[in-house]
Amino acid sequence: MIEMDNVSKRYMAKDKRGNKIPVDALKQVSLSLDRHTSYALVGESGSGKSTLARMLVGVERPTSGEIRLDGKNVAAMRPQELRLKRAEIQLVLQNAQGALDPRRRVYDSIAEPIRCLTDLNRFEERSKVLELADQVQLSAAQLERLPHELSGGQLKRVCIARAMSVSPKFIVFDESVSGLDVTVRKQILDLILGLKKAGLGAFLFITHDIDAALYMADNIFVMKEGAIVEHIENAASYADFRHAYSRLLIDSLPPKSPVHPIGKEKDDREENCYGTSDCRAAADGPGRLLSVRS
Ligand SMILES: Nc1ncnc2c1ncn2[C@@H]1O[C@H](COP(=O)(O)OP(=O)(O)OP(=O)(O)O)[C@@H](O)[C@H]1O
Repeated sequence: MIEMDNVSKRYMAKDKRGNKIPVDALKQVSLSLDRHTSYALVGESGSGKSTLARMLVGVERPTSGEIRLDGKNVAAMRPQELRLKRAEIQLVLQNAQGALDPRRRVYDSIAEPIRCLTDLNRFEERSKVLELADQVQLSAAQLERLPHELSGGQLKRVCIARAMSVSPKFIVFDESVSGLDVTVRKQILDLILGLKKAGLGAFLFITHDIDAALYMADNIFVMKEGAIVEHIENAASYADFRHAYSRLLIDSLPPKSPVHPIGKEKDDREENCYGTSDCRAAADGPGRLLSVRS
């Protein structure tokens, strides 16, 4: 169980004149995430989603409030205990290219957490990396390449394999499909859902895309200006969003664009569409297409 109790984060930024001004990126956020459930966090750009992700994985500390892992305050943990607990929560970042060392083979990027955080020998490490590559559908040849030799979707797969390499109990995906074209994005979302079915621990999927949130998780948090304004359990369609801000997000979804023509056969739609706002086939709302998930 991961708990945030009244967590706030204040950054000091500079205004145009160079004067320091406080930015309250998180405002008294309280939530609990159990390790068997999938969650999504949705909110506009600048609402504090990435800040929350960084707090959860321990990259940054809160200004006030408490973060507890399995009931224990992380601020009171000894370094060794914290290191082990932290390995249980992994972060997959938005910028896959930036998250990987450009001079390091993909194989080594995936193996690095294994080397740092486990006692596996080189033989066991190799078999683990190959198993992970198989799970995320990367070939043995792709493991030998450098990051710049892979596509955006393949790089995301590398980052997911790297996060899974230490068998975490919880993965935070921060805007992990942004910047991908619609087909590749759907493939990555389905990969994550497939991994979840196959035993990946729970995850928090962070996105500004309400349709992706609905597709990925039943438990959805909506964030506005650093605060969680709504938590929906068993979310199935737009109708489940009640808060005025959530309604505003839904009302401001872009008009449907023709990713594929209306009236295409169901099977085609299932392959290429996750019921997003950018798909005409989803014109009757994501609820219908959510059946694809189940
Ligand atoms: N290191 C920092 N120093 C100063 N301000 C920061 C820092 N990091 C984030 N902020 C500010 O905190 C607020 C929340 O930023 P954050 O990146 O968490 O939002 P976000 O919802 O993830 O946005 P996006 O969807 O665009 O990634 C923003 O106003 C941002 O400018």
